[in-house]
Amino acid sequence: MTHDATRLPTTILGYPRIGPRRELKKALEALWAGRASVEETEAAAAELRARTRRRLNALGLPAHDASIPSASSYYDQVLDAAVAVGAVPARFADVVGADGRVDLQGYSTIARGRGEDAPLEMTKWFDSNYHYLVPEIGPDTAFRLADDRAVREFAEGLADGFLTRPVLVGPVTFLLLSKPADGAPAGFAPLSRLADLVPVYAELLRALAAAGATWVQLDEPALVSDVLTADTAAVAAAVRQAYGALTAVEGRPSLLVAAPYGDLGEFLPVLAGTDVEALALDLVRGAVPAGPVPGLETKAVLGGVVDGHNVWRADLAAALAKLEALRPLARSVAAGTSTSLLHVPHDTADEPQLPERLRGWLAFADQKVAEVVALAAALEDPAGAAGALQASAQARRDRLGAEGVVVPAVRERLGGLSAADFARSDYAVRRAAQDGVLDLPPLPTTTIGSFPQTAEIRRARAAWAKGELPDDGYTAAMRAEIDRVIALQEELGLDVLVHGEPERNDMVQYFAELLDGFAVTANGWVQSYGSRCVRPPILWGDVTRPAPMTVDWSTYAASRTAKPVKGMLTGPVTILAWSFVRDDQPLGDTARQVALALRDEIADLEAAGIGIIQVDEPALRELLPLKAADQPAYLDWSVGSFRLATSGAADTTQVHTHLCYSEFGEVIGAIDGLDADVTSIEAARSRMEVVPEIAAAGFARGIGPGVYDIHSPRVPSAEEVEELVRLAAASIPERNLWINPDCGLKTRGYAETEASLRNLIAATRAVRASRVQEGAAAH
Ligand code: MET
Ligand SMILES: [Zn+2]
Repeated sequence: MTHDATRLPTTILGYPRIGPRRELKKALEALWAGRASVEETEAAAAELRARTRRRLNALGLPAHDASIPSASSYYDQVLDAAVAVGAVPARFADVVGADGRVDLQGYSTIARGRGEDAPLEMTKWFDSNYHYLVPEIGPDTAFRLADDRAVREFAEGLADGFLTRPVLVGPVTFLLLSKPADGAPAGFAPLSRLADLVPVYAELLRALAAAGATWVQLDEPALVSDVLTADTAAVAAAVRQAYGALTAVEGRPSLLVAAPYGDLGEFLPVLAGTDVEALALDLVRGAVPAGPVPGLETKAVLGGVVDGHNVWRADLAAALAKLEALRPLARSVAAGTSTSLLHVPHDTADEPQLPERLRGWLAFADQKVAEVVALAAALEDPAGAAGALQASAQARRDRLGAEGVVVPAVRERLGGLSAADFARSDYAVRRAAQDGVLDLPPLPTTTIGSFPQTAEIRRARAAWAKGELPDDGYTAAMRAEIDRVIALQEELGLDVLVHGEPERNDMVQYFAELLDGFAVTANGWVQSYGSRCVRPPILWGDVTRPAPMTVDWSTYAASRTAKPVKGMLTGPVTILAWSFVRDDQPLGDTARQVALALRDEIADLEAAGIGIIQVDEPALRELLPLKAADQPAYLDWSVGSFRLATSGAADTTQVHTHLCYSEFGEVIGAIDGLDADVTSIEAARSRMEVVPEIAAAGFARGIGPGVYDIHSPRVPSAEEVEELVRLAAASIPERNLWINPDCGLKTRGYAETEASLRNLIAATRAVRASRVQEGAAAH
């Protein structure tokens, strides 16, 4: 087939990389555990790539026109780009081989760290639950083409009979997502290195062309976020500079610049004004331009009309209408996905246990490829595609009309809410009431909820789920673990205890399994970061709570101690963020339904005598819209749903919340708006960086900045913890300061957890003692 740069092939922006049965995860973890060699791991990954090519071809993407993306990664695409351009931080300089290359072991070391050498920082990729590694760029980073994996994998495809389309993170996004390397001068912006970086991309394009690539996709999602592109003029200049230089490369492949996750806004004319051949627009989050855009009429445009981010079957007629609306504005139009399909599981056929009717409403990655192929056919011949369009409309109608999607009682309850349902008494009143019933020492100590998940409890849970362990055996196993966790906390001397969450495989899935309106998958794994995968539940209908979900575990724990036991719930925003959520109503409405179920749970916990209840919202920041203009509305419904969940609590009930994943700066106002009595946050890794900010913002309720970094097995010494406590105490009045770890302990082992908590208690006692002395001296 001859290459035509004026027309894009039908395509998807990317495909799940971890494998239908998490083959890549297994291969990587075998390498890291020393059970497999680099060669064996690479062979397993190559086999998965070959399977993916065949699968996509079987689903209708042609083998010879660059339809099939070559977009694999051993860990993360941003790390791949960093390694490709030689941006290896100085602390890992030794992983670069004598030949200038970084092998899979070295690559893994940069991703995962080594002893005292911290890995690259990990942070959320746009508004998804995928995490990328943050490159570190300084004035002296020596860019060079250090890794040609993209070329090798393209050649591998070609040898296998497939002409694929290499996918790379684009140079502007790469620098906008990077952070200044240690030692960079104040005010240094990685974007200032663009002129040095672009020649490396140019060299890579030449190498890909030499290998036979016809199209190359450069992903520039940073351009849809006005948080990352605050300095519009500078970023626009960077886009012109980068793509001016790359399009001037002689003999290069045709370039497709993709802008997933939102609307390009003012960057659309900027990109349209460059000489790239094609643009991919996200028409799920973004819109078809209202009128002609100068330059766009010269481009082949991929209309991203199939949602790469959610699992519902597309409305093909509506999608086709968008593509038709785009036609007069572009040189040619092809059908595609809005984002990579990395965010959805592989195949609904892997979920035979789901009710057949529900399965018919869903489109996972493979179904989405088929939708894109159907749309491409419809663009050619609308009449011939009528059947597919009708089937998609029918599936949607079936979903919207199905029992459980609209539950009148839920709608009535929501309709009857008033402002009073979102507000508690003044904090001063609550504080006095709580101080009256809770006899807590100064600087109270607590944990965030989970304790280490031993192999034993995982086995018990799995056996129970398979029906191999009867209910009473399961309850006994969980209770035995609760006994152990309570006894340990008493022995350590913690003040507010937890039951340890042994019954939870996952803090969202646990609730999804117990609430009506949710379904859970068996194989619906989605990459979260590196080899880590999650299985997001599917929220398909109105949410109700058939029975209490946590009361038995919490009351059992409380019966084993005289100290207060904290009830433990996951908040509405986090439940939404970590699920696939229905798309037929505003997220705020769905969040309020979840909130009402939690509100009932809190009432039941209170009635059972639980006086402290924590509602975790670690994902509050994650759903923050990428456009500043959309943020107030989001914060309004997200904060509102938390308040709806918690404001039924009595004044004497102490409501805690917990947030992690840092970057609180943008949401401090919202954290305050949650109006929790006590808020624990992640702070140890940044050495309390955020604490003065929070204090300065006027936050005047209980706060527990984490003093123990639970992300590594390292045991902090009592002195270290004491230093952090004193740092926190410098900005937070003692009466409001709580002492706790950064997050739950479920990923840790018991030995390091015990030792760390012992040091945390010792540090707290030391600070308490010295403050008593200071107080006495002052009088
Ligand atoms: C990611 S936040 C986790 C909070 C939860 N309560 C836990 O301790 O595991
Ligand atoms: Zn956490």
